Amino acid sequence: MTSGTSILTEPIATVTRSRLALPLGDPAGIGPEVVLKTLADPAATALGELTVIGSRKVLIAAYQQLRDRGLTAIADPNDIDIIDVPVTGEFAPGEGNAASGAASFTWLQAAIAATLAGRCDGVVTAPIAKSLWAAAGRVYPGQTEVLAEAAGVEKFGMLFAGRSPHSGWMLRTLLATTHIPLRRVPDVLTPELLAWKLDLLVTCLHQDFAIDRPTIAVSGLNPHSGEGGQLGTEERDWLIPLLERERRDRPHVQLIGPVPPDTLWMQPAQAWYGTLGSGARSRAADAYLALYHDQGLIPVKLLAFDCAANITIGLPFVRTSPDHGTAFDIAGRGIADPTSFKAAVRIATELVNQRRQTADALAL
Ligand SMILES: NC(=O)c1ccc[n+]([C@@H]2O[C@H](COP(=O)([O-])OP(=O)(O)OC[C@H]3O[C@@H](n4cnc5c(N)ncnc54)[C@H](O)[C@@H]3O)[C@@H](O)[C@H]2O)c1
Ligand SMILES: N[C@H](C(=O)O)[C@H](O)COP(=O)(O)O
Repeated sequence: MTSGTSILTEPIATVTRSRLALPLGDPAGIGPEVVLKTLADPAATALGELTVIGSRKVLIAAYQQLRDRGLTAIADPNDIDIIDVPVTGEFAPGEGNAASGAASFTWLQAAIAATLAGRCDGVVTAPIAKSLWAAAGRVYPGQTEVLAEAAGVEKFGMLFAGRSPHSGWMLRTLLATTHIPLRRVPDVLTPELLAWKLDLLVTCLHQDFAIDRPTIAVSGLNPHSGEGGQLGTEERDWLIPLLERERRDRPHVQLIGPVPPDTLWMQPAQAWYGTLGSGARSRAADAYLALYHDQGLIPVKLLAFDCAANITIGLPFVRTSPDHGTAFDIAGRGIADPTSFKAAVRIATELVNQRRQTADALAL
């Protein structure tokens, strides 16, 4: 996407309208606002049948609050497609509670049910608050795990993808580990885990992005990737041997790494801003494998906070979400940026179309 064009109007190869379920997320967060702003954008509604999963009553209240603040570029809940799932509790913007957490969980479940029943091709989830799920007795690390459990899959991944408005280059970053305390990362990171995350990533690049001979850069864990064992031994003990095995087993994949974490993101940043020089080293990777949540998300959100989306890979259906959360600190003020949610809708549409093309090609 070149700068200046909308994130939604960049041409997609062939777009057949996708049918996407949009659960509202936590009603006290910015989910209702970014959904109403997205549904007011003709470039978004042109992408597919967008069905909100939530309470019409809650949405009307959010709409009225935003109108009272002078907002006009928001969809009227009476004019949109919605699967009305009434919930109990009163919700004030920015004041999430167990009731708002419970509501967001109920709406996610309804969106999954509609998708598993074949009514929708995929789900674009508005943000929830993990702590309020816990307050509501819903003990899951996040929406990803609920989706995977409902889909009956045990191997899934959190891939962040965003297309640069400066150069059109797409940053793709998979997290090997996600919502666990930092102190647990070295214990959870095993050769077995990394091998299947890598397998998911290669499959996703082929199936969802038509990249059959990908270049994947893998981050080290320790400073300077362990400096030969002097600054940590995970790279020497198992990560380097694992990558060497993977290179033998996957000749069609160029595996780079373990790259020192502090320098890994220089090339993607240059690719993002279109300042990569010419020459062999100037080709940024098709995907980056970060070993833990913030190792990957600090650069993703630094570069692409307003336009990246979170893709759950490994599911039998498409699921994306914006890269941001409930933003309770600004909820109800009408200043939430819907671009990441629009990017999530856009990327979900691209993935639905790509998977249809892949399925059609296999059926021939
Ligand atoms: N996709 C998701 O469901 C998701 C993602 C991240 C965090 N969360 C959850 O959201 C809650 C709050 O998390 P957080 O505060 O760490 O992150 P956050 O993304 O909600 O907010 C971080 C900062 O960015 C701002 N911000 C976020 N989205 C914005 C937008 N669209 N427009 C303008 N400003 C925006 C917020 O105002 C805040 O200052 C937590 O409970 C967390 O678990 C959910
Ligand atoms: N890790 C994501 C982020 O920080 O943006 C987000 O929390 C995803 O969580 P879900 O599994 O609830 O989508």
